[in-house]
Amino acid sequence: MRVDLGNALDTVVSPGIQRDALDRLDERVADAHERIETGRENHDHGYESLNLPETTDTDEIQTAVESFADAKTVLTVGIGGSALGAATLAHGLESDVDAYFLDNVDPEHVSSLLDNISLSDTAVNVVSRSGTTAETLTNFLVVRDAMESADVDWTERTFVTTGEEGNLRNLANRHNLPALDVPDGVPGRFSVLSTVGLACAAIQGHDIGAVLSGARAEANRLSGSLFESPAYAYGTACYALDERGAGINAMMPYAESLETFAEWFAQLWAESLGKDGLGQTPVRALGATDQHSQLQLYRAGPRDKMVTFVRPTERDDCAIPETDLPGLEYLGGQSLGTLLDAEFEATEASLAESGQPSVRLEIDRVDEYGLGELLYCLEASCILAGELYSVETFTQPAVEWGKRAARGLLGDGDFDEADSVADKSTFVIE
Ligand SMILES: O=P(O)(O)OC[C@H]1O[C@H](O)[C@H](O)[C@@H](O)[C@@H]1O
Repeated sequence: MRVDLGNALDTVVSPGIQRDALDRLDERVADAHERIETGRENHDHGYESLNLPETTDTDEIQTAVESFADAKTVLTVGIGGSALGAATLAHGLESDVDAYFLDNVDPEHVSSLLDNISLSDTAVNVVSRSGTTAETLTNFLVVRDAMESADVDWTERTFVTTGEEGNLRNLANRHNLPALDVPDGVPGRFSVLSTVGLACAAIQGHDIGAVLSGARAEANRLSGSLFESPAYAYGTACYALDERGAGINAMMPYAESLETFAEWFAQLWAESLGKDGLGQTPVRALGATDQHSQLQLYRAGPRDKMVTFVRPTERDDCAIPETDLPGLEYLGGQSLGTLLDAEFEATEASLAESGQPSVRLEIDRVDEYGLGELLYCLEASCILAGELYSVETFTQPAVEWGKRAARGLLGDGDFDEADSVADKSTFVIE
């Protein structure tokens, strides 16, 4: 995988990074790399995520899902880091087995999904590291009830992925459900390369070993210099651009299949780096679609953002038929891929021409290997950026504040956070 920083340099854009600033930052990258490597060696919380390409046992995952070989659908019940990684792989790769995700408790959505899938042909994966997340457990109760109503033995169609303890682990033990462990030291948003992200892919028939091979290739490129490591180059560029005023990072893949990847990135970046008044705001965009909406702002709006382009250099293509329709002759005989590439090059150039920074990430293809590279690269970029910001990359106290407030409101104990809801000020206009 390749990272091109050409359109992030101050000779091209503003804000931009001076070439010698990168040299200075490289000394900090060397120190950060050492801390990261020490964290990996000691299996410290969070840093352990970067060991997953070596530690994840694909046989264990295949064994846990083997009784679902007949599934026509896989339904993942989880939220945040317990759903987005699996969803990124499912939406990135084609399969005959449909994948759905219940990662919200919108009653209309939940009911409509359950009404429209054949539960007797579905494998249900309930995923929660803590085993206590209210949205996940309530959704599971609703799914279980729907299975019972449809005369489906839910214990035959359900497996869980969870930590050593918690409600979900108890449920698995009580009903003898197949259970996969969430590895220690791996926060949800860094867990795509573990049991959490790969079980759904395994049921869909994807080559999860190839995902890990791609990740391993990126792991092998981590070094004490950003000039030798695409992951560190990207993490450093984001940090440096943010320091210079690009506080927004618009993730814009040029592949429909990577739309969910941008969602995964948003969680990774926001939850890991948004601390102590620091952190870039991740925004989701999709090329070429959002060229026709957000691009106006990206080119002509405030100089407070960078765009991250992700482009596969190879893809299956689709020919554009020859046409004699006046004005459209130039398109006939080309291909949709050629058009998409031209749109990409044009957008990248349009930002550079107006002085707005961007970074280009390239993988060869959106396949198992390419996704493994991309996901690992961005996790390592994020961890490196966290070191440069000096924030606690692997905690999420602000998210937990909201979780406690909600539990208090729902009567699951006394939580001070719930009192703040009553203190809310209002200024309503009708
Ligand atoms: O896996 P769970 O324990 O159910 O947690 C699911 C999600 O919950 C919280 O919102 C955390 O901030 C996320 O990082 C986590 O991925």
